[in-house]
Amino acid sequence: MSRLKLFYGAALVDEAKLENYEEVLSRVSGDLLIGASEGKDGYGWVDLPEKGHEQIIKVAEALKSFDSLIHIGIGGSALGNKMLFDCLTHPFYNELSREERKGPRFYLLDNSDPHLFLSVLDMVDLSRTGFIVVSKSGTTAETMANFLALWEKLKENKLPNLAQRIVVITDPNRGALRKFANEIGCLTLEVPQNVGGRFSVLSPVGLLSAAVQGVAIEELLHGAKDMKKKLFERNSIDNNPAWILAALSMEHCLAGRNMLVFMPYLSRMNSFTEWFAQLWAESLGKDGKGITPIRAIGAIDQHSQVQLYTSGPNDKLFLILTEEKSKRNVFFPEKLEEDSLNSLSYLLGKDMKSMLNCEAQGTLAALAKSGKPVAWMEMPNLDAYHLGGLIYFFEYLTAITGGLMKVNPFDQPGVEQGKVYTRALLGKEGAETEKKEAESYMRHIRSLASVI
Ligand SMILES: O=P(O)(O)OC[C@H]1O[C@](O)(CO)[C@@H](O)[C@@H]1O
Repeated sequence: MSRLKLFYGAALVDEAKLENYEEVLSRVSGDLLIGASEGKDGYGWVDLPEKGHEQIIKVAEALKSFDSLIHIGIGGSALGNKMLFDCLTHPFYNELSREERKGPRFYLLDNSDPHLFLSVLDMVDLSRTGFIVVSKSGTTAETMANFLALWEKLKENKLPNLAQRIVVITDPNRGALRKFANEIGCLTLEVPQNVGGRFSVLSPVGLLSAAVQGVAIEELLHGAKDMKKKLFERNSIDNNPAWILAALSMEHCLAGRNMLVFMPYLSRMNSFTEWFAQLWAESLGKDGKGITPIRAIGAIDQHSQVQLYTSGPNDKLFLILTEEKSKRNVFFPEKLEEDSLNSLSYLLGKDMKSMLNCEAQGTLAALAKSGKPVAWMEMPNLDAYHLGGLIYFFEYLTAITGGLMKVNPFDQPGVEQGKVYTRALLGKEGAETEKKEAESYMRHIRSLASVI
């Protein structure tokens, strides 16, 4: 069973205040199930753990024989892929031998940056490379730009059977990518229509590249399914940690702490914090409201940001996450022969995992001592099963926090505006008014200058 523990004794909120949220949380949580059963836009992620993954496994098999795999996407069409890759494969995966790796080398084109594009091309033999192109809308400029440039390269290289090298994941009915896939007859998978990009990691969007890398995607889904069951069954603030965290976030936000520092003590979770940042920011930041996600990794940021966190303004809520047991651990010697190292005797007989968890406790204690609110989470270990549970937990937490904040957690009008301006500036037909508007803002910013 997926098990996550939340401790909130140092979160500096009156328990009675948290209980006030129970009624609305119960309604908001129930609405998620109703929305999903009615197929409402944005609610489809709720049922993703129960969707079959056989088709994904089949398509993954077709990609496994390539030497390299390039995944093209951005935002929700790439951050989850990076997160699964970093959490569940070897940190130096691409450098392992083919026998040690379970799939092709993996490269991500998640920005329209020519340096990144050309550097990835430097690393692969195009004739032995497979491609996954993901865009729910099939219109995102960055993704389409990478795709277009790559497609041209493939044609330039006169490679045979182009359609067999590429898999498209997009909306079932709309967008340029769907039309393109139909035209060339390549393999496709669907982004379910009522699942938004940032909630799509447990759909083909996130699962295909993971399956190619040999990740046990059935375990991810199993963990998510078990977590889902518990989250929707536990209808009281006392026994549902997601409800507590949502209420804590809301209470601190109302008290002016509208920033959430999420600090896992695991290097492998760096990309998880990036994935979470999109989920939290894009879902909750609207109508003048929002809680800014701040990414931190322990113990690295202990030596970078914690000075600010303990001694700076009291304007943040902290969430520390630790893993109880690590599959791999390093043990320090019992005794030392070198007198010069005597000052390190506190490490003797210990192991690196307990040391890391002591560091997390040290940060908690320092924050608590300086009067900052901290919540503490523990997960058993970062394997596919528990990661699936954790992903579902944070998706659910985000959705119910949106409910508490009275915002729609499933749209992103602010991002759409930027996309519209970008396309207009690039000369899209019919977007002349938007082009003028964007240009006038640029003129305005350039009206005052300082150059060195
Ligand atoms: O999958 P698409 O449609 O290319 O969108 C990519 C990303 O762009 C956004 O719409 C805005 O950045 C995100 O919500 C989404 O994850």
